[in-house]
Amino acid sequence: MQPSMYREEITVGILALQGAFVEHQTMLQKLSLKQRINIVQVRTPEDLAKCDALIIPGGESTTIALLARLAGLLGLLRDFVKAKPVWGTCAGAILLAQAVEGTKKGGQELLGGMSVTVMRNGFGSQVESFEAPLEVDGLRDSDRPFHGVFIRAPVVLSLNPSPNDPPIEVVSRLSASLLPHNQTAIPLDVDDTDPCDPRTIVALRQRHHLLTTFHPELTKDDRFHEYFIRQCVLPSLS
Ligand SMILES: NC(=O)CC[C@H](N)C(=O)O
Repeated sequence: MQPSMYREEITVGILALQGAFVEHQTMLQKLSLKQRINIVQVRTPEDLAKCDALIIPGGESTTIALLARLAGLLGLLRDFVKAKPVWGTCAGAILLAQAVEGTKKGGQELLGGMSVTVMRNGFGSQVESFEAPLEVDGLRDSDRPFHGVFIRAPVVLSLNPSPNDPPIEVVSRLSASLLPHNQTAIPLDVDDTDPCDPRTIVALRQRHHLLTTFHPELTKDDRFHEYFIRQCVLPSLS
């Protein structure tokens, strides 16, 4: 394979079984990068085989897992995660986690790939969905906060990399100090001044995998999509 700097085209798949996949596609189409981005809506093993990288959208993680099994994709997605960059947003983030809490009896099928434990709906139910400005390390124009949209979002409970796992980089945390004056608290009973509390983490990267508990595709800001391509996808192609 050619080194990334010589790749003129990259093919990014978006798992298109359920959830906000069209919004991710719209965002990728807006990016202006040197490389041309081919976008594939992934519904079959043949679709997945074309992809250099994959985005798993928000939606309902249990439904996405069930539909992936029915489509004969579950095992192939697990293999894909072991080999290529994947970004999970919200429900997609849950699927990328190694372990999940807060599922009903019988549990939930995951893809794994990131050494984290998350709690489904950890911020509460639909009515407790919220928006918050975020400081994000490594984004273009990073002085400008990113608008985080949290819809029945998962909470990161712990980071559990074993010694042989790639290190985890925290990309963004919730911070009450960034909230507008009329929104006094983040809807989570944590001390956001404790820099080590994993429950304030809302974006993290582990080698070429990216996890965001919020929805960058529901904004007009393409900086996270650019971040995924630049920080996760292009380095994996070299
Ligand atoms: N906005 C979302 O993706 C919500 C995720 C949903 N709570 C789940 O468990 O899958």
